[in-house]
Amino acid sequence: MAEMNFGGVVENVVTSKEFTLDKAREVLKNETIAVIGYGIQGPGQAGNLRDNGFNVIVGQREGRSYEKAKADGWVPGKTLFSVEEAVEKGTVICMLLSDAGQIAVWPTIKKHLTAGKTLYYSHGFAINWQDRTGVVPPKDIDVIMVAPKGSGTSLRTMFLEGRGLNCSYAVYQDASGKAKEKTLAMGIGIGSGYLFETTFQREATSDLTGERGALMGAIEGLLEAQYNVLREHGHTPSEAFNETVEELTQSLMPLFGEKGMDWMYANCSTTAQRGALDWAPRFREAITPVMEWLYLSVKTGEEAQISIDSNSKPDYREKLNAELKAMHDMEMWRAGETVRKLRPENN
Ligand SMILES: NC(=O)c1ccc[n+]([C@@H]2O[C@H](COP(=O)([O-])OP(=O)(O)OC[C@H]3O[C@@H](n4cnc5c(N)ncnc54)[C@H](O)[C@@H]3O)[C@@H](O)[C@H]2O)c1
Ligand SMILES: CC(C)(O)[C@@H](O)C(=O)O
Ligand SMILES: [Mg+2]
Ligand SMILES: [Mg+2]
Repeated sequence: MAEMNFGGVVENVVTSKEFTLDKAREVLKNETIAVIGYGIQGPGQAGNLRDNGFNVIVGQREGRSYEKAKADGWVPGKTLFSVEEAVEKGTVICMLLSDAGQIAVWPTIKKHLTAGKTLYYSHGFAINWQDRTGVVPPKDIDVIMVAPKGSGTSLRTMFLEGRGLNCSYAVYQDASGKAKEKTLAMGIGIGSGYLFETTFQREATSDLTGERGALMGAIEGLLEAQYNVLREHGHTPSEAFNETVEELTQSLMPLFGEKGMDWMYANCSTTAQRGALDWAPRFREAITPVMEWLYLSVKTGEEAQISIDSNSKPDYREKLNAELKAMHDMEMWRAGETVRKLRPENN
């Protein structure tokens, strides 16, 4: 544990300096880690654990994801199994099915959660809203979480680049008395940057807020709004897209990702600084009521229910893909395809 000052608030964090990879391997040396679900987090976490020398198997139903697991070197009958077989063989069961899928499969999973096993999550959803998911683990197992704060795709690419994605961690149930060290060992094993403590409830509510808000939903809404206004006032798709997205991702976000928002501002003109400083609070005032509305909808469980109802339908994937295709086909994002092709590195 290291104490760090986060804007005046001291928090305890864990990195591989405090909790080494060797220590993580020692803690989990007698475990068979079963990664259940090979969608987005599954490949990232299973690949990083395997590369870090842990004993890992994968459980995935037949289909596209199963074929991807085979292509990634998981061997049917040796390291790749059906969901039920992998849960039976595993001692640390990593629930990396979709959140809705976890509900459907829970009766099968629960059968094999025998005393002494560990149930591991990467999102607090199933446990936090167990009144809606029906996921109530047996009392004689550990229930833990390491939640990557980013895509499983990034978890893997960053690991291969020698970097790490930050993760939160929590212990919901500690039947063994060793749940926390197993949690930290898993966090280091999947290639975390630094680990910060949370609870299943805090992670579930902040995560649903973030992905509906600043990380995905709100950013899409903001970018569309600006692009549309520019186009309605006669600006070309090229100018509207460059002024809304391309400059943001290629120039300005890397600056504020590197050294903070003031650094990005300081690297823009004084004209831009004056205007942005004047308009930021106006946008904040306009958006805060929507953010409050969002948080309430998450906290009451309404957002979780919407996700459960829609993503439990047999055609959930087709419906989501149809909406993503509609996004892809928007003029704004079609313009983006052409802009990306024109990047010097793509020619
Ligand atoms: N996507 C991310 O990068 C990300 C980031 C942080 C946390 N998480 C959490 O990690 C967990 C896994 O997320 P994901 O995005 O990798 O999942 P996903 O939506 O990609 O689904 C993973 C797998 O679950 C399987 N599945 C879905 N429904 C099923 C069902 N009814 N029966 C059997 N299998 C079923 C699918 O075949 C798929 O391969 C979730 O709890 C999620 O909230 C995901
Ligand atoms: C990658 C995200 C958005 O952080 C994750 O929470 C998810 O649900 O995919
Ligand atoms: Mg998230
Ligand atoms: Mg999420």
